[in-house]
Amino acid sequence: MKLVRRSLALVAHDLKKDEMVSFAQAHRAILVRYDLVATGTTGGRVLAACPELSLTTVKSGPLGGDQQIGALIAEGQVQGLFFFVDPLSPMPHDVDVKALTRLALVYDIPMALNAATAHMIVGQMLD
Ligand SMILES: O=C(CO)COP(=O)(O)O
Repeated sequence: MKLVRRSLALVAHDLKKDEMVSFAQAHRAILVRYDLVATGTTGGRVLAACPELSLTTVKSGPLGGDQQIGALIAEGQVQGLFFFVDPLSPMPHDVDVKALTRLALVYDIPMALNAATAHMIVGQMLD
């Protein structure tokens, strides 16, 4: 039997990246059991803080990374989305942000849009 590890996506807007790094550090013992995919800058920050994680990066969000992660969700390759959204800054790629969250809804995967929700979800991932 082939065991396929489940995959989670990590994405954070610039003003939320420190929160994402703190989140990954706090839950590294759980996250290490998953294959992680992250947008470029977010992934670089998380890997620098938690080098033991199995983390692949795609392009930076504004350069198509959000769409790449959306495609992975549509293909059933990502089973959870942790997307720390900055609600106070205008984004040049706002349509990509909306498309990514929409696909997480379409495919009904767990989605945390802020740190508080992310901590609650990870708290349910202890088994
Ligand atoms: O812009 C983003 C999400 O919309 C995140 O992209 P980066 O992780 O490359 O900054």
